[in-house]
Amino acid sequence: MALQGKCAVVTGAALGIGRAITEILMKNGAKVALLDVNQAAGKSLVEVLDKQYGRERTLFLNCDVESEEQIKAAFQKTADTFGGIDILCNNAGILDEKCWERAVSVNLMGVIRGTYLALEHMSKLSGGRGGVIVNTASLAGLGPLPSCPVYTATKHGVVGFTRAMAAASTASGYGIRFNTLCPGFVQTDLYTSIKTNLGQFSDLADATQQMVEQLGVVNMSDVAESVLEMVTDETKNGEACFVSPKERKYVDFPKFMG
Ligand SMILES: NC(=O)C1=CN([C@@H]2O[C@H](COP(=O)(O)OP(=O)(O)OC[C@H]3O[C@@H](n4cnc5c(N)ncnc54)[C@H](O)[C@@H]3O)[C@@H](O)[C@H]2O)C=CC1
Ligand SMILES: CCCCCC(=O)/C=C/C=C\C=C\C=C\[C@@H](O)[C@@H](O)CCCC(=O)O
Repeated sequence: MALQGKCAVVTGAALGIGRAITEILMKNGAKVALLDVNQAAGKSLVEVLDKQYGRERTLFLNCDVESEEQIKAAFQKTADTFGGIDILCNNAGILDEKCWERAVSVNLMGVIRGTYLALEHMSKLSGGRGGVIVNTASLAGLGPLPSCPVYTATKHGVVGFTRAMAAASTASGYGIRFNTLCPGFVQTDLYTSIKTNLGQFSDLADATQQMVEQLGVVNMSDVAESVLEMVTDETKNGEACFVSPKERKYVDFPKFMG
């Protein structure tokens, strides 16, 4: 299997897209450390996965990506348990236009924090064996969602940060590929709670619903398959994969130099 012997870390792994990422990585042979703040959901998922794949393939760690200390400890525990880290999926994210500082802290700062701590384990410049990091942004990382400007900002930040890290890795020789996942609407708890989290932009809830009707809802399996491709295809570095109900395509970003 493509990921036999590989060790992965997935944040926000207990539910939704993170669960789908975890499952497809395990289906393809990887061991997975599931990091999440939802202990009940995380432990319940691990029970299911242990029955399917055996007890030595998973590790659930209660970890808040807003905490440097907790991520650092979780990565170390993963490396100690599985013998290293080859794959990181910075997936944890929230929608909250009311407590927008928390959205920035989780969605953008959490991705940066996880990436930088993973470098200590994965980069060939620090004795690591290289690997791949896939950061979960959104279609809102490629174009604005008027009903959630801060969420949009965090996702644009994730796209830009990830592309810059891909270029830095190539230039400096980290031996790590960096790619971004940009799905449209996906049926998850976050999606279900959109209307309650728009704050001062709640008047735009109907307009957002119209976007859902225009764009449609993406199949979770298509989201997971796009992550698997960005993890396994060694040619993919600095890519942003747009996933809609109709298609999966890599964004052709404008070039401004040369
Ligand atoms: N559902 C959608 O329509 C789309 C979601 N996304 C992104 O996908 C990612 C996953 O979202 P969903 O699966 O939809 O959400 P979800 O709410 O279903 O699952 C998110 C998971 O992350 C965990 N989490 C939240 N804050 C955390 C923190 N501080 N530390 C650790 N874990 C934390 C939650 O406990 C939960 O298990 C997010 O980054 C989201 O922005 C992107 C595009 C579309
Ligand atoms: C409303 C919060 C949703 C939170 C979950 C999530 O991330 C969902 C994102 C789904 C769709 C995002 C669409 C963004 C569209 C913009 O790019 C818009 O400007 C597109 C304009 C149409 C075009 O073809 O350019």
